[in-house]
Amino acid sequence: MHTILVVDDDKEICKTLKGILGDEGFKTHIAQTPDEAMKKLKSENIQLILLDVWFGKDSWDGVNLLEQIKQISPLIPIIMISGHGTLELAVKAIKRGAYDFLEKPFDLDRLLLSVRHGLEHSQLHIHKVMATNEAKSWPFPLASSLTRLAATDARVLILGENGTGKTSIVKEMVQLSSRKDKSVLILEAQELNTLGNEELLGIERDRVVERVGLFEKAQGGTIILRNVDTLSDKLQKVLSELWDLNGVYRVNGKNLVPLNVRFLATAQDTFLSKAGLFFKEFFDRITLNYFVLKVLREHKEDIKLWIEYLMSFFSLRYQKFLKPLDSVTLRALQLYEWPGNITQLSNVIENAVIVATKDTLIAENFSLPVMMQFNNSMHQDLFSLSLTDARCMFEHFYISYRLSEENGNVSIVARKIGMERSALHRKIKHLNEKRIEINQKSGFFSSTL
Ligand SMILES: Nc1ncnc2c1ncn2[C@@H]1O[C@H](COP(=O)(O)OP(=O)(O)OP(=O)(O)O)[C@@H](O)[C@H]1O
Repeated sequence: MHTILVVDDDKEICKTLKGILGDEGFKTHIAQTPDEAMKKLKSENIQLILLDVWFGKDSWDGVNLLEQIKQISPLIPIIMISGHGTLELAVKAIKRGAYDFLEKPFDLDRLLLSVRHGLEHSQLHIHKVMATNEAKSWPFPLASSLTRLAATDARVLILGENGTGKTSIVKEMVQLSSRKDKSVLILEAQELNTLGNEELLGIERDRVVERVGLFEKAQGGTIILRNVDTLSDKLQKVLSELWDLNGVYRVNGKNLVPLNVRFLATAQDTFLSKAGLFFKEFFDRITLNYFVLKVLREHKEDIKLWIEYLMSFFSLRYQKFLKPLDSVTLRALQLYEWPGNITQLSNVIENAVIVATKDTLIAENFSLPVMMQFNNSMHQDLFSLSLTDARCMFEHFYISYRLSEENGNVSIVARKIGMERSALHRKIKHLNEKRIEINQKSGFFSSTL
């Protein structure tokens, strides 16, 4: 059920719209003041807003509110409601990003059409921005070899350390295959190990199928086997046989049931060096086409892309409008080793977005180890500079860090670091000028204080 917010200071209009939309199966909330509207936006999962252009008095009108809403929820379609003589305002609103406008008195069909189109539009838009986020598939183009393999029915094994995105890649491969609209079963090896033949292969009694097996349930589609390096000997044998036969014999079954299922799998990167520990037929078949994912610390250039992507992903999820990271914080995150790979990066960014109280993510929004690591890297970079420049950059970093701890409040920082407020202002001005100079000279990174 879609949820709509009606924002109008006229109680009667709100009631009428709530009634009409309710009859059409929409859940409707009402707000009669800007404050109420903003609160509802934060507390409810609003998917579309109907907003009166001539809303409120004094400095507030619908266009002001539209701008506020667009700041925190840029993707929610807003349909402006314009009364007599407010058409000009409605046009202004469209220019500022309103989706549509409706004139009072309402034409019922036109109202419902606009609402439905608005909702469809937002779905499309969200889909485009988030790609297949909800399914957690890969947000970037796949390597060409993987794209080529994706389109075939070949078994493919994706190897990598924990959290490198193996499952996301495999899901993306499904999306690129002709089976994308068919069933996809994601099976965890350790869970498979606990299942008996009846559950895996199905069972017949007197030629009647009593139970369909797990593998058969994916008929026509894809099975993703996660962590095949933990499959038991029994399962390795079951799978090898299934791949040989291209089908299964149900328990008590006399006839082979042909299986049209594509298998994709993931495993730790150490799997390849452990061939001797696995059933040969299984190992050879599963490693026929494999691809090893790099750990994040070995392709640091991708960290920026991931951060940008994850920030927009979580900003959408938590409905926060955040500015891009400043270069110091970004650099700190790029210098970190990310032992937990994308899983860790994703957790750190999600947490930072959740705790952010302003529109900018600052150092203190990130978990401490990341920033501690930054200190060490900072030292290394400083050694490439002259003593004067290094001192200057250290002061720059130090003040930038202290300011970020105090949300940019110069007076508090001055008190805490034992300086006069005006002296600190002068210092910041000086450091900002020096920073540009040093930056040009040595390519040293930093951002304006
Ligand atoms: N497209 C995406 N959008 C948002 N987050 C993502 C996306 N892809 C991956 N992640 C994050 O990265 C994590 C790791 O991805 P994934 O599960 O694909 O890696 P894995 O290598 O299979 O992990 P594991 O070691 O647990 O098997 C996910 O749990 C998720 O938090």
